[in-house]
Amino acid sequence: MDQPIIETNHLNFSFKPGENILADVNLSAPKGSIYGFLGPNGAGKTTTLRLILGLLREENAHIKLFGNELRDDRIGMLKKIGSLIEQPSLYMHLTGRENLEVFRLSYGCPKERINEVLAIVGLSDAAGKKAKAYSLGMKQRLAIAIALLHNPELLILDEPTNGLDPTGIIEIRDLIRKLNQQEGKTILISSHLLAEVEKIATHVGIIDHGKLLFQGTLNALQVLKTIHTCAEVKVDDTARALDLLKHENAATLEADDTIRFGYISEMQVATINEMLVRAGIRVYRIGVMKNDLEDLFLQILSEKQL
Ligand SMILES: Nc1ncnc2c1ncn2[C@@H]1O[C@H](COP(=O)(O)OP(=O)(O)OP(=O)(O)O)[C@@H](O)[C@H]1O
Repeated sequence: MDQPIIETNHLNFSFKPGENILADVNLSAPKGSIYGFLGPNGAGKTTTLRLILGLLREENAHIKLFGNELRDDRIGMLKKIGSLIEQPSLYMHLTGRENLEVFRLSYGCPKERINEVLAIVGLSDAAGKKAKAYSLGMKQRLAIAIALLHNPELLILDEPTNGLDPTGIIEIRDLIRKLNQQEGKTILISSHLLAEVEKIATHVGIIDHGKLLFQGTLNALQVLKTIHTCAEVKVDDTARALDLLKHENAATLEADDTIRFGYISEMQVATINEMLVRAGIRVYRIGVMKNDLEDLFLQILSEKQL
């Protein structure tokens, strides 16, 4: 799985002079992976994806797809990529099948492929309905079916669950897994939701302000998260507890009388609990708090600066 299918080499980009939309981005998505490209709004995800797809040009960009420089054979490479960037462009007055037929003709794919992709995305039964009658999730699946028509090796999906209801999100998530596991597609999916990426990605890249802050396997990200959790403690004698714990990772007192710890390990949480109990301090509540994306960014940033 290690051979990268997408590789950007010190990718920089700006729309106007003096701006730094992307700075030194070395993205590497291995073959066979579901690469979750995670970052808040405006972080530079879509810009990166557009550069990878050659929809935006950058003279000095070194982008390798399938092991070769994009600029050497852009058309040849695009034939191996299916993409969904921003809103899907569907013909609402046509049925699902007719929409596929329009794109099939322009892609020059065999007719049988329409039934195949309808089955893959679970729209065989709804193929005769007009696209305007589809739910958002169905429209998104139809758009993915179009992206699959030419049987690409690589799928690039920009925020594919955006705006969907919970059922639609689950359907798209299941479809992405299926495409990866049963159809062998490498998939790059962008998202601003850490929880969403954690549910499906095998590899993760985190981007913020145009910089790739983290890149690695999902496991590596999860290890980082568990090593660095926040904890909160509520006790009967806050002053004594603070004194006892003053050497434990910058314990701070919050307005509601809870004691908060910075990034500590789960083992340290157990140790703190033991110390309090041994000192006869009653522990009303001790909890490990999950990192949200913003916390995680701050944490990764502060580690980079060490
Ligand atoms: N065509 C454009 N011209 C000028 N600036 C742009 C253009 N497109 C994007 N930007 C700017 O580039 C930055 C990165 O935008 P980008 O769309 O890549 O972010 P993103 O991570 O995909 O976020 P979102 O999910 O909000 O689209 C933002 O500051 C955005 O305002």
